[in-house]
Amino acid sequence: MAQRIDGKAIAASVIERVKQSATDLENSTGTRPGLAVVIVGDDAASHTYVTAKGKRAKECGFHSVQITLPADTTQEKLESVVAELNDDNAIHGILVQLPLPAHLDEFPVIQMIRPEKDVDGLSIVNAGKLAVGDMKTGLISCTPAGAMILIRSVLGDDLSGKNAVVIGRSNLFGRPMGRLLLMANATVTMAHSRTKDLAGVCRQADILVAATGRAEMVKADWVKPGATVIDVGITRVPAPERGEGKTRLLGDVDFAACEAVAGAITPVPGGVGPMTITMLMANTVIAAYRASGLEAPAF
Ligand SMILES: Nc1nc2c(c(=O)[nH]1)N[C@@H](CN(C=O)c1ccc(C(=O)N[C@@H](CCC(=O)O)C(=O)O)cc1)CN2
Repeated sequence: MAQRIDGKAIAASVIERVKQSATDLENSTGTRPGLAVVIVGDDAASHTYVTAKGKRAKECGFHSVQITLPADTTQEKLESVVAELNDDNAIHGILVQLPLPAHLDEFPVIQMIRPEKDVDGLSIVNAGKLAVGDMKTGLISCTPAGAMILIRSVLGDDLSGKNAVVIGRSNLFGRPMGRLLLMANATVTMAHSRTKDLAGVCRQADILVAATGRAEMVKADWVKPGATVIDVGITRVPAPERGEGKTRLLGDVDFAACEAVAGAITPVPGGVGPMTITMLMANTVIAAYRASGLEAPAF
């Protein structure tokens, strides 16, 4: 049976280091890390995540701001909110919760966030810095940064000689994940919906990272015995067995089947998910250190 990678416990230990770094910064410079989260519209899941981000930021001792805009907000209004936050010296990190309502174009909004405040690591500048391996001045997208910490907790820092397969090529996850694995010396294959013989490609992986958005797509015969399996999926499905109207979360990996084959595996919930908000806190503290002219801590 595979080792279950406990994302909650690992996230808790990173949060302790974030708290300590925030305290040290405030004691030495008087600067409190400031995080602003902008949410547009009424999507229930997005509101849950944004509330959790605000709560976590306060626990870490940050100055925390939430800006909630109505679903019919114009592109111009959203961009003017980001422009104001760019100029606010008390704010070191700006995040626009995704997805945005369909009438809004996320691309220009993300690009106008100052790169040094782009704690989601989604701007072209930060994606480019990661692409060329600049870890000193860039900010890395939170979910892949968190997934990398989970992988390191099992396999260590150097992934030389390991084959890694990432399924999914989104800017939010797949692409930065591939770059992080490459920087750790893994041999990386980026797989996606057009990949031929996806199951066969996955079976070559010592590290299999699934971000397909399709519940339980990865089956036991896709997994190389002993592989480290990282599940980034979260699909909410009805769970009438838990009571009327109840739901449960499924990952992109058929956990029950794959657990018997893998060497280590993340559960859903409680695997990669808790690392996302944790790494947002880490990026905010990093941004605040850099804004104060100090070398940022590593997480
Ligand atoms: N601007 C951004 N938008 C979105 C991001 C992001 O990183 N930046 N990621 C996701 C949503 N997300 C944070 O925003 C997020 C998703 C999941 C979790 C999490 O803790 N999941 C738990 C389960 C939680 C539950 O019960 O629903 C887990 O997997 O254990 C945190 C944050 C899309 N948008």
